[in-house]
Amino acid sequence: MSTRKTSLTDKQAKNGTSKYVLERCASVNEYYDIAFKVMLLGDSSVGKTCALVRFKDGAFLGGNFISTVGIDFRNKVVDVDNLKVKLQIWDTAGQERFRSVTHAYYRDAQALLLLYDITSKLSFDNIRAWLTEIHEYAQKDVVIMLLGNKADMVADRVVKKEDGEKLAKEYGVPFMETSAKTGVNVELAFLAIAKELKHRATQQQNEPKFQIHDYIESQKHKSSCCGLM
Ligand SMILES: Nc1nc2c(ncn2[C@@H]2O[C@H](COP(=O)(O)OP(=O)(O)OP(=O)(O)O)[C@@H](O)[C@H]2O)c(=O)[nH]1
Repeated sequence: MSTRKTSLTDKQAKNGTSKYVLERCASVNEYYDIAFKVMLLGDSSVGKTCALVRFKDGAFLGGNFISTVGIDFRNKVVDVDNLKVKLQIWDTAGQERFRSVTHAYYRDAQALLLLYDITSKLSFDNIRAWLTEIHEYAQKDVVIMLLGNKADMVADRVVKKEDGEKLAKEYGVPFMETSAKTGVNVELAFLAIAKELKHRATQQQNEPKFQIHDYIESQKHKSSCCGLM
C-alpha cells in the first residue's frame, strides 16, 4: 500500500489540487448500510482512473496521461432501494510490472469492472488474458462487467461495439460502452454493480432474482433521450 500515496500525488499534481485527500477523509465517516469492494481492471491507459473520477466527482481528467502506480482507492456511497451502499473502488495500475501487487487484492473484491479502449485493438485482445487472470485470482462468484471505454472517440474506433457484445456474451457478463470524457454510461455501470451486489446480499428466498442485463438495457433505453447509449 506504500504505492497509494505516490499515485495520488501524481494524479493530484496533474490536477494541481489536494482535494482528493480531504474528500477521502470526509468519505470515511460517511454513513452507509452496506459496503462492497469493486476493482477496476484492464490494460494501461484504457481509462480506469478517469472512469473512477467521472463516477466519484463528475469530472474528466484530461491532459497528459499519468499512469497509476500500484493501487489506489476511492469511496462513494449510492442509494439503492432505500439502502446506502458504499462502494470502495480500487483503481489498479494496468502496467504489467504492477500485476503482482494487484493480484493480492483480487480475492477481496466482490465486483470487477474490466475495461478496454475502443481505440485500441490490443487492449480488447487482452481481455481474454484478463479474464483468465480473474478466474485464477478472484472469488468464484465475483460480479464481472465488461466496459468498452472512450466511446466518444468515434473517428479512432477500431473495436466494433458488436465485438464487445459478442465477447461479453461468450463469457456471460454484462457489457456496455462508456466514455469517461462525456460521462456516457459511467454512472449506470457502477449503479448496476451496486444494485447487483445489494440484491445478492439482501435477497429473500421468495424474491425474484435481480437481472443485471435487463436492468442495464432498461436504463439505457430510458436514458437514450439524454445522450446515454
Ligand atoms: N477521449 C477519451 N479519453 C479518455 C477517456 N478515458 C480516459 N481517457 C484518456 O486516456 C488516458 C488514460 O486514462 P487513465 O484513466 O489514466 O488510464 P488508466 O487505465 O487508469 O491507466 P493506468 O493507470 O496506466 O492503468 C488519459 O489521457 C485520459 O485523459 C475517455 O472516455 N475518452
